[in-house]
Amino acid sequence: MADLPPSQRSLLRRRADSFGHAFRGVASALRSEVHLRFHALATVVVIGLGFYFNISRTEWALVALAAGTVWTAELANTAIEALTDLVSPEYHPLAGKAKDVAAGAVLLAALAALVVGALIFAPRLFQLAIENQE
Ligand SMILES: Nc1ncnc2c1ncn2[C@@H]1O[C@H](COP(=O)(O)OP(=O)(O)OP(=O)(O)O)[C@@H](O)[C@H]1O
Repeated sequence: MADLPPSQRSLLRRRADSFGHAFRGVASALRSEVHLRFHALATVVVIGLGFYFNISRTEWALVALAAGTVWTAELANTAIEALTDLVSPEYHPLAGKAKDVAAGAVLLAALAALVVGALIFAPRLFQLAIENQE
């Protein structure tokens, strides 16, 4: 990095800082939000199931999209909750609306992920249960 021109060096530095802030945001949300820790656990379980059932590349892509969408919605919800509490610690209908809509985004993402998970894993788990019974 030392032989880079100053303008490019500061650009790289800013990019590295941005990644640092983003990771700090995820870590801080993980510490404060129980829901997010549940998503982390669910993500680990789903990845384990994916390897166990040797799912296809397309199925991995769907699982990654579904899990990523839930994480994104949950992190955005956490950010909106924090900002709402800062701007409107007192009761206000708009503050309530902001929080309800953000929570709605999480709900829809989680439902979509549930559908993806059920379509990919339910038939395999069902088959496994039948085989274990025989
Ligand atoms: N300042 C406020 N003004 C009006 N309504 C609010 C306000 N704060 C919270 N609410 C209402 O209470 C609900 C719950 O808010 P809260 O901040 O407790 O979030 P939460 O759903 O418990 O989220 P989490 O469990 O993820 O922290 C909101 O969805 C909203 O309907």
